[in-house]
Amino acid sequence: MPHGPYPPELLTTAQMARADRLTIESGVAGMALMEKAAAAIAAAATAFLVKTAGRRVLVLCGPGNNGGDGYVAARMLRSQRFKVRVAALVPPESLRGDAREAASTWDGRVEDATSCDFTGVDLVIDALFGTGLARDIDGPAAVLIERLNAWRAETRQKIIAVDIPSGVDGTSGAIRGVAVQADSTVTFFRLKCGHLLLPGRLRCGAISCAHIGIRSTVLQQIAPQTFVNEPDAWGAALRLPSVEGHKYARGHAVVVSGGASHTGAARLAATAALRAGAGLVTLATPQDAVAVNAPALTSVMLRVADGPAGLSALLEDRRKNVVALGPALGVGEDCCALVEAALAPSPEPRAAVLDADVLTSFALAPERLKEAIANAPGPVVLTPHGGEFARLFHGQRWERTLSGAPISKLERTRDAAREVGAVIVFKGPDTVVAAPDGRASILPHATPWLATAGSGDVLTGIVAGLLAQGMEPFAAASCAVWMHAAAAEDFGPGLIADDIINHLPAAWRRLTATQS
Ligand SMILES: NC(=O)C1=CN([C@@H]2O[C@H](COP(=O)(O)OP(=O)(O)OC[C@H]3O[C@@H](n4cnc5c(N)ncnc54)[C@H](O)[C@@H]3O)[C@@H](O)[C@H]2O)[C@@H](O)CC1
Ligand SMILES: Nc1ncnc2c1ncn2[C@@H]1O[C@H](COP(=O)(O)OP(=O)(O)O)[C@@H](O)[C@H]1O
Ligand SMILES: [K+]
Repeated sequence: MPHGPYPPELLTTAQMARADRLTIESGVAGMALMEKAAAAIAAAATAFLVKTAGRRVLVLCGPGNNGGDGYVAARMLRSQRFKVRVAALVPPESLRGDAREAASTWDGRVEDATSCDFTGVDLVIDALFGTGLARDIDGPAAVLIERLNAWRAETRQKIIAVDIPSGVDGTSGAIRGVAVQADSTVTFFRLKCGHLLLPGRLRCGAISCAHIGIRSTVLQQIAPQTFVNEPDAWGAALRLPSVEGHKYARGHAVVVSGGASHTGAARLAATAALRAGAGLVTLATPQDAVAVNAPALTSVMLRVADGPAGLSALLEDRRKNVVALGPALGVGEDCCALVEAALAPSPEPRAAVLDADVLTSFALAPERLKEAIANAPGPVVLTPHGGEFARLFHGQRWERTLSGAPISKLERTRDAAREVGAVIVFKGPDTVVAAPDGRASILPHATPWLATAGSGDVLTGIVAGLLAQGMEPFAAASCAVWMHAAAAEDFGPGLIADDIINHLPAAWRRLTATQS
């Protein structure tokens, strides 16, 4: 699926409405914005129709300005001699404001959308609901959307969504009752969070973003805190090796190994930390696992560290500036005690990455983890998948506010980061990274081949490797998620965790190309 690069900021629907308002207050007519939005839709439709030699377009218009865009696009397409039908959810006379004015520019027939026929149509433009969707869709509009999706599935004809597929909540990505399955979506000014969060992203098809005359200076007032996880969002924080540098200038990461029969996960993390650019990486191993770990390591160093006392002694070397633990460490009190040793106060700053069994071990004592993080000698990054997140933060993935609005993965991650005082990487197809200060990023694309054993361990290592080089923690976590996905994309199908490590150099090449 094509993706980005997109403009860096992601907006909620309320922030987008404010961007429209600020622009209109500054003297730009709402109709001028709508004309440009409609022109972008008409251009996308024309490109599709020319490519497929299609002629017949059906524009479905809703009761607000999204419908307004639809009427204007219909007029533009008809002027290019396409055969255009318009079908509306409400009569044009009942529209208000810009939508009413837009509808008045269409002098053709307006059918009743709830009974319209899709036979013979080459392309449908979905202008039913956009960012003004305020509640679940039900009744005749829901039946229409279900009929539309069934028509698409049966005929394999295409749907272009205006701004966002109708029924997808632009802020949360939730489906409000029912939602259009689009093949492509043309949005305006900036993507909304719901374009990238699941399940919304899966309804959008290929997303493009059109400029419609809203100036980016309005963002100074809106101050968005959510970003597309692409190099534009964090590239400035990257630390590349310098000509006069040496390995200690790139940090020394420690990764803690599990016992003799559980060592592979930590080795994956340790090797990934090196590939991510840490100058040195030491695997801290219990005595009973030395014989397994030693023959399996080359560039990663090995030191014995038994239990919390052993780890504390190892970390007395102040050059060791990151510690990562969790992968295959074993769940229980021993694990909690190791974490407390790793996060114990120290005269020198030291960052930590906590993953997997660590997150499960603290599920019954989140306050204890919070306290250890509060006293830690540096930033802490937690990397839960959905199950670990739910256990540690006792949350369901989709909950609603009292008014019925869905609470998104984005908000849940942001709340958890604030609550626990750490950067949180909430993994999955739409990985969200959030910092305690409210900044957040959403990964726009990732191959599902990443869902393979050990993949998360590799991610933990990449985060550790970037932190070792002194990268700011929110940027390091976001960059790690991006590199992990970029390496996987470079490898392609058949991916296993080791391949992600081996393809990190390709991710670095892509990254340094974007930097120059
Ligand atoms: N001037 C502007 O503000 C611009 C707006 N634009 C377009 O306008 C859209 C936003 O317009 P609106 O704020 O009017 O919102 P929408 O057109 O998305 O929908 C709002 C209308 O739908 C109704 N509604 C909401 N949820 C419903 C549900 N579940 N079932 C039935 N009816 C429901 C509301 O009562 C309202 O009448 C954007 O998505 C974009 O397409 C663009 O033309 C750019 C300029
Ligand atoms: N469907 C998916 N599409 C893209 N990435 C995914 C998908 N499912 C999981 N991932 C990614 O794969 C990695 C899996 O991590 P994790 O669940 O910890 O696996 P493991 O414990 O086996 O290492 C995470 O980075 C996650 O974001
Ligand atoms: K729409």
